[in-house]
Amino acid sequence: MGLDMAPTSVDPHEFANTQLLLLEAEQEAETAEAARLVSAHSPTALQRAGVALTNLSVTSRRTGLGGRTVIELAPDAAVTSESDLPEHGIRTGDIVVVSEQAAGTAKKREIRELEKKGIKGVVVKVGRAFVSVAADEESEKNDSASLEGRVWLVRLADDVTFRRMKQTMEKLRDMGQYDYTEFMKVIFGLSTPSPVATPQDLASGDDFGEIEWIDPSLNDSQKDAIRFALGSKEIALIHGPPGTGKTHTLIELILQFLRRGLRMLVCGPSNISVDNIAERLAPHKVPLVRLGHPARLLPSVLAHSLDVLTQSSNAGEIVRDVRADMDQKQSEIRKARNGRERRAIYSELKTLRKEYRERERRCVTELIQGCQVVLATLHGAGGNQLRGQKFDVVVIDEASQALEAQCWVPLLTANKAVCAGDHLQLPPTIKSSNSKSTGDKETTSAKSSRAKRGKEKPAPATDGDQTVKATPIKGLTLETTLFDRLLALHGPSIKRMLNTQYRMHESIMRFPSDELYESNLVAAEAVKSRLLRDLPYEVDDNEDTNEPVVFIDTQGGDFPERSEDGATEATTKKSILNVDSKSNEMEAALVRHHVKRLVASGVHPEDIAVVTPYNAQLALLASLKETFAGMELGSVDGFQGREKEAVVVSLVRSNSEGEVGFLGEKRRLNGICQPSASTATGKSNPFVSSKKDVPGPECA
Ligand SMILES: Nc1ncnc2c1ncn2[C@@H]1O[C@H](COP(=O)(O)OP(=O)(O)OP(=O)(O)O)[C@@H](O)[C@H]1O
Repeated sequence: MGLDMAPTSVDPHEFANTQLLLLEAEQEAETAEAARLVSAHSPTALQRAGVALTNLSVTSRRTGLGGRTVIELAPDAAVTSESDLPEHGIRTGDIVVVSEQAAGTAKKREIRELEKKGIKGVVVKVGRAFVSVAADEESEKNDSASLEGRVWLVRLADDVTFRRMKQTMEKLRDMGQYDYTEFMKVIFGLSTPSPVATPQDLASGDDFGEIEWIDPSLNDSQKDAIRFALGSKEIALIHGPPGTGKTHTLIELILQFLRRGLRMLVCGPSNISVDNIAERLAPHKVPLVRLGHPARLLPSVLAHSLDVLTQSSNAGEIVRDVRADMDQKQSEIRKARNGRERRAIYSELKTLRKEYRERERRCVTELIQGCQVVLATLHGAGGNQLRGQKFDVVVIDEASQALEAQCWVPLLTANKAVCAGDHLQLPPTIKSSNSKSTGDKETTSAKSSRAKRGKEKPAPATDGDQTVKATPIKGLTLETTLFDRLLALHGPSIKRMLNTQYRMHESIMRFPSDELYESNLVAAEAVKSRLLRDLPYEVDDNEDTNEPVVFIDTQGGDFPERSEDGATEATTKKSILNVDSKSNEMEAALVRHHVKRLVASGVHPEDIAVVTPYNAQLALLASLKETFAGMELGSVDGFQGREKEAVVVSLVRSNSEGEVGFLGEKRRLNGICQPSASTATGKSNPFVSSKKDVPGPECA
């Protein structure tokens, strides 16, 4: 776990400064990685790797949401007769740069050059034959009409999240001690949490009164967690191991808060985590609004998105008029006869865009003000739309999957927070090695960029007028999540654990329960003895379907692991070109064989997932998806939190030294175990016992 600091209080100013240093180093590492990739490979190679699209041309320009210019790109008819795009990995929501494609696709480019000249933006739509990009405000100054000929598009590192985290940490750093709220003092250990209102308090007409459950099927641990979260004054942690109904519990909690007239900001680290809640709240007819780029939202949540609500409101009508004018101007750009005419149109567009934004802002503020539940990603909560908005409670789902600096984006204005998560599953991926542990070391790069910023305010007084020197907090790393830190600071009394899991056969659950949850997990009746042969469709009863877990031991030298490029083990995301990863060909053959047997026994391919910790192994197994349409293939880190009836795990590692590398991390093994894992292949490792003695199938 990323926490080796003493469980003592933390000075908020020092905390913010440490986070700034760590974030700086992390962002540098991410940007360098993206830049390295672009400068080391030709556009064609990048396209093959799924991170670029070449030979495109601009087919239209229009005004999109937020008054931004949206350009549509399609295969360039002058170069290719294909009307469809080639296979690619560009997705809606990706940050990309579109730039002129000079002759010679084999030539490597410098990313800085591309960003300077091209149009940077967000992919808003991807079709079979086109991709649309909404230009960033900053890029609007670059003349998109100059992208006349052949263009290409390349994916960039996402810097919005970093910007929001850094802004938040700068705000925290610049606060004086008199600005600290009681909530902040508790979170930093400068005060202890206030006593939690007991059920007796609640029943005696105090704050909440007797709880009338909206969902009567909640189990005791879920009810207990809700009572605790309602009664806590500053902070409540809900610890939800895999499949224990963490989100289920949060839905009831949000509804209970609503009954008490409280206004909430509900956040999660990813769009999917937020949409998951929005989707499950919507049937309760809750007045909710989901912030965020519509291109990144689930279709089922779109109706609640701020953009859609804005357009359907009365105020939205006036906004639409201005937009029509802007579209008109956009279409005139192409017809402009010379640069002077074009510049004149751009200048008119600029004025219209300003008016559009002003009207849209008013409309948005009114709409948000009228909603009791506002949902956004953690970094989305740092957008302008929430400026000046007040909430009674901030609820964060999957808090242990987020960097603490990210949680502070909504928390900075909170008076009370409820965080749900599981600190015993994998934390977010960190790329910079120094961000994992700073101690009192400071990197040269972080130092120099700090010097460049050169405008750090003097530290606020903490004791009389004595100032605090900005030294990084020893032991505080980016991997130290808010969950970890709060538990170390205040102990288990600030959390409640959900103990009944609705996902796995009892035998599968045994390993994570004993190794990570002090044997406290219980399997719900409905799943505790379910086997693949019990699936609600015809499945043969054989040794592959009547055992909850089959463990295939590959010891003996016939299944050697292989390092790609002879390099070291993959950290989770060095994925794109499969550099530095590991694979095991014989094991891949075994996996294929086993999937075939499962399907032959009647298990539907869409009920099967194959997961592996190594990207190179994923590549080896890719053909499985073609053979068995509907079967899922994923990395352990990517699959965490999902569920399937049958999961085949390919552990890959097999060497005479007994090295298991990053599989030695218990939380990663927890990720492997949590789906209804049915088969693991690989050499025995310390956490999974050998041959066929482990657990079995699964739940709905
Ligand atoms: N009290 C309950 N009674 C019956 N089923 C429940 C109960 N609570 C949760 N479940 C079921 O358990 C499953 C997991 O619930 P949910 O998705 O809320 O879990 P989670 O803990 O958020 O999952 P994850 O591990 O993905 O974080 C769902 O199918 C849900 O319907």
